[in-house]
Amino acid sequence: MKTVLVSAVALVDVDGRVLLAQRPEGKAMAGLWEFPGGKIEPGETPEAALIRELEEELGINTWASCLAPLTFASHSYESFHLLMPLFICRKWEGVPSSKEGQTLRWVRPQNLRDYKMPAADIPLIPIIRDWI
Ligand SMILES: Nc1nc2c([nH]c(=O)n2[C@H]2C[C@H](O)[C@@H](COP(=O)(O)OP(=O)(O)OP(=O)(O)O)O2)c(=O)[nH]1
Ligand SMILES: [Mg+2]
Repeated sequence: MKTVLVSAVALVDVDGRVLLAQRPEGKAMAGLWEFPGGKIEPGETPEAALIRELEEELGINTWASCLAPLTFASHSYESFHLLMPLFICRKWEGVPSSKEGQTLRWVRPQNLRDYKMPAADIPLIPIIRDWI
């Protein structure tokens, strides 16, 4: 099975809330809440992919030096295996806004389990609760 590399981030605001984005209609896993990010392109580092995706999806800028490794997801979906490093980021430029039709929500770590997330993300929730 094909392994798909996706880079994602827990953006944490000054109140300790995490940004979730709801996948828009028409995309795979529409309606589920996810961490912002996207597929790593050939030749791209995970950090560069994330910086690019954050600009495309949220209109914000950040830097590799502001991305710290938090954990990762490794999960077999029916048609591919997802390997997804999850970074944590507390410093960026601009105000996150929806550039691709996603609904955005700042969520307290204790409330993350109220949001239906992709299967790969479920094991990440307690890690975020414990470390943020
Ligand atoms: N961004 C993100 N993707 C996730 C998470 N959990 C999870 O299973 N995924 C899956 C969903 C997709 O199959 C894949 C990410 O694909 P994507 O559609 O966001 O990729 P992309 O931003 O590059 O968008 P596109 O150009 O391919 O449409 O990873 C998550 O928390 N965040
Ligand atoms: Mg994406």
